[in-house]
Amino acid sequence: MGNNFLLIINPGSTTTKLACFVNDEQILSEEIEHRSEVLDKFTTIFDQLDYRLSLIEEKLTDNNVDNSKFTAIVARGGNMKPVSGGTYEINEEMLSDLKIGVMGQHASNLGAHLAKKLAEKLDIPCFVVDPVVVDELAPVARYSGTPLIQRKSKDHPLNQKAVGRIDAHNEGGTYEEMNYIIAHMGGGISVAAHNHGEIIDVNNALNGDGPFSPERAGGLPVTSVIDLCFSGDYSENELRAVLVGNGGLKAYLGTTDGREVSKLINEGDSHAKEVYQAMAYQISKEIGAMATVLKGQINGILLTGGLAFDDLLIGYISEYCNFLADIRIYPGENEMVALAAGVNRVMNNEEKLKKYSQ
Ligand SMILES: Nc1ncnc2c1ncn2[C@@H]1O[C@H](COP(=O)(O)OP(=O)(O)O)[C@@H](O)[C@H]1O
Ligand SMILES: CCCC(=O)OP(=O)(O)O
Repeated sequence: MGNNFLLIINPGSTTTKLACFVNDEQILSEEIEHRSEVLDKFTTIFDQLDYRLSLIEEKLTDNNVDNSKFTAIVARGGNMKPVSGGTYEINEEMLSDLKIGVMGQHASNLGAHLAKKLAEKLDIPCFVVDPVVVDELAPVARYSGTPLIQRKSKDHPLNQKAVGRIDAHNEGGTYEEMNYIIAHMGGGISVAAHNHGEIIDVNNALNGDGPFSPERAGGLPVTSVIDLCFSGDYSENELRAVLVGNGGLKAYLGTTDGREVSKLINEGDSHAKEVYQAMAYQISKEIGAMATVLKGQINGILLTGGLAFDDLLIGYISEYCNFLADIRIYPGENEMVALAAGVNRVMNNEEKLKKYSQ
């Protein structure tokens, strides 16, 4: 069997990450950071497509990558219709659903489009793995309180499950044997209850649910939101940006960068400290909620994502949560490895490729 030479593309709200793999060996890893002032210039997420594409092509050129060697391109999957976990070939229906944003707008919607544009030039196949809309919610978790609104799963399943697998391995078991609370803390924050390998509840990280994050407001008092909607002071787009893009740390402190906030705190900024503590407090409350979802049967609380690099934030959360279960830290994310692994399983005939169509 020949080698799989894979280009992996992962657009997030604050970064575009790319990597090259030969089979399961990573040979290149690059992270392009997007400052919010730059992304703010684009009216829609989709308007960022050519900008992010040119940055990816530039990085490949800078690293002397011979693109003609790639055998497949793999991207983080976005807000298409809810699906079961697995690897999906990118097709026209998926591209169209992602462009419309049938389940919402998010940088991950660009992944399949970026992959397709590059794959077409090279005449190679392209895929997504475990997109953000993988849905394993328990029936009771779908209730919102009104039949008009159903709770939906939208989070970081790729990294959450990868971290669950790594921790289970470290603990001498399998992911499917464990119950975990996993908090992915990046530009968006999701806190999930993993019950024997299934995400049975999670805050919808993109649609006004759960803790506030570097760029999102999280759950808000809903009647106050209705008041804002009908105040006449804001357009629909302005209000959407209050929730996602310009909420959370960005709204309170003018930055989405956890490192900048930590620096402000270390320089003695008491307002920055209170805001950061408030974010930790909301993350901790969500962890507490997921502890009840798992009825207290918890093999570990796993903290991951870019913000998990920050000892200050980890310290605040640990103070609230360490009475619940052991807390273990997996800083950054394992999404690139998980994306490569998903496609390798399919290419090596260990798993069936899934077709996106509904
Ligand atoms: N060492 C660090 N200390 C504090 N925050 C960090 C650190 N490294 C990254 N971050 C923060 O993590 C967030 C990005 O996390 P990441 O998981 O890469 O998110 P995304 O995929 O949403 O872009 C940003 O707020 C970034 O500033
Ligand atoms: C759609 C939810 C996933 C998410 O919030 O990802 P980022 O943290 O990368 O923005």
